Formats: sequence, C-alpha cells, structure tokens
Amino acid sequence: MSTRTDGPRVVIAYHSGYGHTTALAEAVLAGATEAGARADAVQVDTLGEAGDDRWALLDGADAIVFGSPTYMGSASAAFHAFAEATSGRWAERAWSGKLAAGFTMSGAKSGDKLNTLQYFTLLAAQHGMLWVNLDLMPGWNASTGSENDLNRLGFYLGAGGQANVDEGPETVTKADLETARHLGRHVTRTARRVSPAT
Ligand SMILES: Cc1cc2nc3c(=O)[nH]c(=O)nc-3n(C[C@H](O)[C@H](O)[C@H](O)COP(=O)(O)O)c2cc1C
Repeated sequence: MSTRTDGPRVVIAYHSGYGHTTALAEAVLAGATEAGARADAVQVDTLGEAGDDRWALLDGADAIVFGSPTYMGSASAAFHAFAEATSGRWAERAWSGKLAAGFTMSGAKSGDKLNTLQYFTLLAAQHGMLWVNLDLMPGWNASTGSENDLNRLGFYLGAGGQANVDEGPETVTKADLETARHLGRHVTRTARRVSPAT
C-alpha cells in the first residue's frame, strides 16, 4: 500500500495472465507515484469478497486505472469477472465522478487492443466515471519516427503495449513502458486539476 499521506489516490485495477500486463501496471504505478499520487495496484483476480480491504482502496480512489491483456479481442475473462463483481457498486453509483483510464497488452501490434480500451470506457461510463485519455500524439508514424517512440502503437484512448507471444515480460519494450508511465503521470495531474485540494 502507498506510504504517502497526500496527493490524489490512484488505484490500478488490473489482471495479467503471464506478466506482460503487470509490466505496464508497474510503469503506470511508477508514473502516478512520480507525479505525486498515493498510488496502489490491485490484481483483480486475487480480490476476495466484501471483506477484502482492497475494495476499500478502490472505493476511496480519486482515479481507477483499468488494465488487462487483450484475450480473444477483449479484456480477459478474469478482468470481466472483476467488472461483474463491481455491479453492486454500479447500482449504488459508488464510483460515480471518479476518474478512469486504461491500458492493455497484446501479442499482435494491433491485436484488437482498441476493443479492450473501448470496453474499459464503457465500464467507466456505466459507473458514471470520467474517462481520461492518453493525451499523447501517435508515434512511429513518420519517416523520422521509430519503434522507440512514445505511443508507438498510436492509441488515443489509453496505453497499448505489444510483446511477442513467445517471449517473457522482461521483453516488454521501453517505449511501451514509458507510454504507460506517461499515463500514470497524466491521470494524476488530471486528478489534481479536477480536485485541486488533493
Ligand atoms: C487466451 C489468449 C487470448 C489471446 N488473444 C489475443 C488477441 O486477441 N490479440 C492479440 O494480439 N494477442 C492475444 N493474446 C496474446 C496476449 O495478449 C499477449 O501474450 C499478452 O502479452 C499477454 O499478457 P499477460 O502476460 O499480461 O497475460 C492472447 C493470449 C491468450 C493466452
């Protein structure tokens, strides 16, 4: 749990089957912390029932950043199970007005990651949350660009990463990690703009 006592409370709610999405989650966490957030990460597939303190972390957050690998063109089943487990909070409007953002990882350069990011925006909308975009220009889209550019895969809704399916999480690229780190910083700064007292 974050040891800071001030700053916006940012919680990263994510699933990772094989560690690649965890690498992005850690980068989002680092960016949020660097920008002054009280930042925590929650692995949603390990969340227990109502008594699990980590639900209180989510309920107390100013911003929740959703993260999942893209599996079969959408968020993973484990992430969807988490989303369904939030339906009581949906009914109570418990997360209404919080900020939301998202990131995803896949094997193919596109891999239909956009659908996962769009799914996150719908989840946020159902909860009445306010979506925070990536706010980075697309990289690797000009003769002067390269695969080392920030936002090299060119998403606007959130951060997208790609890693080869036959290699481990240690091969997640610096460009994708830096893009995720930017998202953590950006969400934190946006939380401050929305609620300057935090
Ligand atoms: C069940 C399953 C479905 C997948 N579906 C896709 C997909 O739709 N598009 C894609 O590009 N990669 C797909 N992949 C590859 C993963 O997205 C990729 O390996 C990712 O880095 C895994 O992240 P993780 O280690 O956090 O689980 C799939 C992998 C699995 C295991």
